Amino acid sequence: MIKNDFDYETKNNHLMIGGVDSVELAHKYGTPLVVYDVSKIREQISHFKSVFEDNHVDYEVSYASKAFASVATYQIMKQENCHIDVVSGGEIYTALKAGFPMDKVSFHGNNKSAEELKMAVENHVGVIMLDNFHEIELLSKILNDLDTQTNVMLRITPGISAHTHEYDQTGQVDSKFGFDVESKQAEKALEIVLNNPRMNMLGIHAHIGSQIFEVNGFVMAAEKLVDLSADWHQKFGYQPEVLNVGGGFGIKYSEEDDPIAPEKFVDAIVKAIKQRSNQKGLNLPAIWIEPGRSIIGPAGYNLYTIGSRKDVPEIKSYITVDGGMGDNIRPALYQAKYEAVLANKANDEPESNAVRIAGKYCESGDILIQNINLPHIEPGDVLAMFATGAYGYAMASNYNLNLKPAVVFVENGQDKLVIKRQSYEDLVRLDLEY
Ligand SMILES: Cc1ncc(COP(=O)(O)O)c(C=O)c1O
Ligand SMILES: N[C@@H](CCCC[NH3+])C(=O)O
Repeated sequence: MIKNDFDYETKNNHLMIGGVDSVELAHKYGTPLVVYDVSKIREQISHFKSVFEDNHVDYEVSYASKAFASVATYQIMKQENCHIDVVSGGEIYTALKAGFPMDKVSFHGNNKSAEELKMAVENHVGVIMLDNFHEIELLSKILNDLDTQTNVMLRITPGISAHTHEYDQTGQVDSKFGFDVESKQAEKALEIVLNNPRMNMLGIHAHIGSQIFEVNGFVMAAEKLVDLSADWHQKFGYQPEVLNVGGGFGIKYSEEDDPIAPEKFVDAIVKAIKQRSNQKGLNLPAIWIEPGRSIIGPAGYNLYTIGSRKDVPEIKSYITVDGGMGDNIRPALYQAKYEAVLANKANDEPESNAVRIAGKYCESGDILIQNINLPHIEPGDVLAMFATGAYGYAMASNYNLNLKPAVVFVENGQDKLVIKRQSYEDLVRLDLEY
């Protein structure tokens, strides 16, 4: 029986994830627990790839690993023959540990340190996404010192304000990311790069933001990239081999969200680039996308055990779980909404009174779900939140010195622990006596 907008399977009144009983997972590994249904990750990647193949264009699907980076995630991306986007030395290190091929890595960031750039160059990352003039200088020095070369792309801000949470907008002129096109910063950066024989200018990149539902912004940004290519072709005889249109395709978190399938955004982008390149008489470039959330988000579930309850007479009932803002900061940070079920009572009828799901952290703002109708709740019940796979564990913290949860991958009815739960010993491992 389906009680919310997520299609989910049940067996013996329990929520099933990837053919595995979620209540058994909660008992086996403890809670809070993050569970990924790996088949969903693979399916989404394959949907993206089909769009490019149906449109007969060269492409790469580059997973934006900030959404959830781990050795196991990078290994899946390797199996799926994807590229990855990394944004720190830590993500490069983890990808190396996973045996991920470095030539399929794009290195992003608006303040990459000299150490990080050196690490990227020494490990032969596929392309460095240049974001600002300071970084061009740093990279140029590192390439001279190491007497080597690298591929680069310029990240530009196309001047497009996406309709999403302010913290998730990145393509507008007033942004900390990338080179501005209007004021000719991007053009100046291009000239510097073209005059540097150690930098191979592979293409242009734009990412307008995250959790976007409208196709228009993406199409406009894509057209802007082609227009810029035409301009640069005319002025400098330079034509990008690659246009990287970023990620940002919105997913469903709650009944308020009604996004189109992520691959439909890509289809619109690809068609826009084909048409505009044709109009401008340009060769069709390879098209790269960098989705994070849409690949990993819907595949993730957070499982919690229900503990205390506080009924505020005639106001509301607070039901508290054994996790909260430390494993999912999104509700507190962006007022993000989620849906959930009681995993051990998955087919039971919901009660008429809505409850509020609170976390265990010492913050009044630590509320995971403001209002939800659940079946009769008892301590020990398991709550499963949907679509928690992106920017959940990835933004986890040890606030209140709570432990970061374990992460389990399930596929074909099998479960596998891929990140251990932290231990108390882990919490003090870096501490020193005073
Ligand atoms: C440069 C870049 N590429 C890709 C992404 C991935 O975005 P999303 O997870 O919304 O697909 C981000 C994050 O917003 C980003 O900053
Ligand atoms: N962390 C944000 C998205 C930021 C995307 C990275 N540029 C979220 O959870 O929605």
